[in-house]
Amino acid sequence: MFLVGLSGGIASGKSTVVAVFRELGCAVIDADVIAREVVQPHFKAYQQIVQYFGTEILLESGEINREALGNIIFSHPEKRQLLNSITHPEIQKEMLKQILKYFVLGYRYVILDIPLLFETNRLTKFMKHTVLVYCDPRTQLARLMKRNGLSRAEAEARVASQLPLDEKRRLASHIIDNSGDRESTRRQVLRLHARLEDSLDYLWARLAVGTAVAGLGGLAYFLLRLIWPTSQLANEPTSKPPSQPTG
Ligand SMILES: CC(C)(COP(=O)(O)OP(=O)(O)OC[C@H]1O[C@@H](n2cnc3c(N)ncnc32)[C@H](O)[C@@H]1O)[C@@H](O)C(=O)NCCC(=O)NCCS
Ligand SMILES: Nc1ncnc2c1ncn2[C@@H]1O[C@H](COP(=O)(O)OP(=O)(O)OP(=O)(O)O)[C@@H](O)[C@H]1O
Repeated sequence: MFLVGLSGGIASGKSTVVAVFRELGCAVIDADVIAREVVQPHFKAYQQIVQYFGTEILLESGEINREALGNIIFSHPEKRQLLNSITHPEIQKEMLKQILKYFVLGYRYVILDIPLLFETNRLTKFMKHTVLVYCDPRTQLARLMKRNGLSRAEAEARVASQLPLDEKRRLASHIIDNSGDRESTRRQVLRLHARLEDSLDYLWARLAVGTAVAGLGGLAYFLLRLIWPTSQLANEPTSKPPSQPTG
């Protein structure tokens, strides 16, 4: 199995693209969904967020008020860093668990939808391919304002909290341009999926795991042979059996 890191900018169309991959039966791990789970009240990250940001960012139900927290972190870079340092380790742990699950299930590749993939660039080294969901800056701003009901200034602050899409373009191995209509995006996803399906990259991981398992098995057998005599390993009695009465 190999990993495909998918990223983009805020409202550039990651969810739209991922929906097509899901329709095709692909395994997808969504960092935004996990980010919502790890800040539920009984999780460690929740306690830390309340400790640092105060109870003003809570709804009456006790859950985090995402709009209020978003307003704070998108206009204060140091508070954004703080929130990232609380949530990212928890998000990454959960992603790892899901990767293992898909590996055991035998998927050829898994798509990791990570909005800050290129910002947190140490993650890219684990990806066999990286996909950027691009959208021209004017369309991105218009879609963000419309979807989230934001003013131009608020939307610009959110876009500015991430690396510019033109910079991310240079870092990605594949680009899906979502500036046009949904049909054009869909066609690009179908083409990319066909390329990933045809790729033999997944064989390397299977070969590596197979070799590791065989190597560990061989080592375990060698150690057992050292500890126990061969006769015990073969389940043979080591002492002489009592002689049978004759006559
Ligand atoms: C700030 C929060 C509460 C806003 O919640 P909200 O429901 O309004 O937005 P949602 O989670 O759906 O995120 C929408 C988009 O905002 C952008 N975004 C989210 N967090 C960040 C961040 N820390 N820095 C830059 N962009 C971000 C991403 O493009 C993301 O796709 C939430 O995004 C959050 O908890 N962020 C910190 C965790 C994180 O980094 N998530 C991104 C995935 S790793
Ligand atoms: N090709 C398209 N044509 C018209 N509208 C689109 C297109 N692609 C996406 N949209 C709309 O733009 C908005 C952003 O798209 P989407 O939610 O897929 O982006 P995203 O990158 O997942 O956003 P975020 O990560 O910020 O949640 C949505 O309201 C979506 O319906």
